[in-house]
Order: sequence, then structure tokens, then C-alpha cells
Amino acid sequence: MAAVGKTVPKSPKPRAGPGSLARGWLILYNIVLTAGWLAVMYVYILHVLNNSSSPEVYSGLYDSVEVVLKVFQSLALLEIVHAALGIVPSNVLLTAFQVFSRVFLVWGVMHPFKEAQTSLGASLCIAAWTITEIIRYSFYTFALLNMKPYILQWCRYTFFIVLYPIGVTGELLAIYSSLAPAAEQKAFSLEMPNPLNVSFYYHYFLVGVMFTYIPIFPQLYFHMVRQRRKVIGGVTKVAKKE
Ligand SMILES: CCCCCCCCCCCCC[C@@H](O)CC(=O)SCCNC(=O)CCNC(=O)[C@H](O)C(C)(C)COP(=O)(O)OP(=O)(O)OC[C@H]1O[C@@H](n2cnc3c(N)ncnc32)[C@H](O)[C@@H]1OP(=O)(O)O
Repeated sequence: MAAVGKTVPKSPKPRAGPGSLARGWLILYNIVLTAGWLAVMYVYILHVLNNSSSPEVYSGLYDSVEVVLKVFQSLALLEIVHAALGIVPSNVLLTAFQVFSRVFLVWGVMHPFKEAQTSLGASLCIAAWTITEIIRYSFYTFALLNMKPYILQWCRYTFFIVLYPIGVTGELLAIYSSLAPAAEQKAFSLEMPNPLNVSFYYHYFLVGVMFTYIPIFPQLYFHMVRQRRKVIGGVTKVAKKE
């Protein structure tokens, strides 16, 4: 019996998993997304192999992956819905930043501007996203089936250390490549005079988006560092396991 006045240490409450309908949906969603990103990787590798002799092998890469990339990156919007509905315990705000930044890159930067499509930045971030997502969605699928292959778990919580900086560099380079064409074409811009009496310049908006990476990216990165510590331990613990 617990002594009066003494605090009994509480054991952490086990988190309830998704219900069976949600679990079935998530398994389907993760399998489809894993397959989709594997398709992006297949097309990416094929493009590189077929153009390896060209000095600008990356410049036609977007054209090759465009359709599959658009479909499967857009489907990631459902992750925000999953988190908001509470069927996965992900942080809604971080997930929204993560997903919106990429969907914006695909639809608001690469889709309208050829210069972004043919930039080195596009091929860098597409490569980083592809590797990350194949590992992430396949890891989630296994986890839902009550299996957590250590190698996948390790990759999920380790590769981000290099893939995040590569992805962010690629994204910022791609946005940077779109600034000049956006300004020249006055794309999606609104000039005065107009009935609303407001002006909007898309290239300035793009510069603003680039600046948002300064406060937001470290939050995502260090969130993953904390997750890594929680799930597979720090550097020493990992070294012992190996
Ligand atoms: C016009 C608007 C523009 C706005 C622009 C704003 C710009 C801001 C800058 C943003 C920079 C982003 C750069 C980025 O795009 C570059 C790259 O991504 S490069 C590639 C490297 N990237 C990564 O490695 C991504 C790493 N991050 C994540 O993976 C996380 O998902 C994160 C988004 C950080 C959210 O983490 P959180 O811990 O909250 O969630 P988890 O994903 O770890 O999941 C938590 C638990 O939920 C379970 N879960 C989640 N999803 C599923 C699912 N689909 N199916 C099943 N289960 C799921 C998961 O298993 C966890 O459960 P448990 O804790 O029990 O293990």
C-alpha cells in the first residue's frame, strides 16, 4: 500500500494506437506513398544513368520525375489531416511546415518556373526528399504491423542529419533560381492601380519564404535530434549497439 504523503512515481501511460479503421487506412496510405516514392527514385536513377555523360545531368531531371513527384508530394497533405484528426500523434504545426514547404516548392516554384526545374537545387532536394520518404513511409508501415526493423529505424532517425541540410540547400537554391524569372514575368503579381488598391509582388514573397527557413528549419532539425535521442539514444549508445 502506498504510504500517505509519499508520492508514488507514475509509470508513463502507454499511448493508444490508431483504431482498426484508421490503422487500415494508414497501412494503405503508407504502402501507396512508399511505392510512389520508390517510383520517383526509379525514374530519378534511370534519368541519371541515361544522361551520365552530360555535364548538366541534373537539368532535365525534373521533366522525368514531374508527374509522380507532383502526385506523391501532394498526397503528403493528408499527413496534416492525420495529425489534426489525431489518428497519428505527430506534431501538427511541425508537420504542416514540413509538408507546406515541399508542396509549395513543387507547385509554387518548380511548376511555374523552368529556371527552378533545371536548377541543381531541384535535383538536390528531390533526391533528399525521395530517400527520406522511402525510409519514413516504409518504417511507418512496418511499425503499424508491429514490426520495427532496427536498420529502418536507425536510417529514419539518422539520415536526416545530412539529408535535411541537403534538402534545405536544394530548396533554397531552387527558390533563388526562380526569383529573376518571377520578377521579369511579374508572375502571380498584382500592380497598382487596381480596384483593391494593393500591390503584391511574388518575387518578394519568395524572398520572404526563404527568410522563414531561418527560424523554422532549426526547429524541425532539433525536433528530429530529440526524437533520435529518444528512440535510438545518443551517439555513444548507438556506437555501443553497433
Ligand atoms: C507558402 C507557405 C510556405 C511555408 C514555408 C515554410 C518553410 C519552413 C522551412 C521548412 C524547412 C523544411 C525543409 C524540408 O522540406 C527539407 C527536407 O525534408 S529534406 C529531407 C530530410 N527530411 C526529413 O528527414 C524529415 C524529417 N522530419 C520528419 O520526419 C517528421 O515527420 C516531422 C515533420 C519533423 C514531424 O515529426 P513528429 O515527431 O511530430 O512526427 P513523426 O513523423 O516522428 O511521427 C510521430 C508518431 O506518429 C506516427 N506516425 C506519423 N505519421 C504516420 C503515418 N503516416 N503512419 C503511421 N504512423 C505515423 C509515428 O510512427 C510516430 O509514432 P511513435 O511516436 O509511436 O513512433
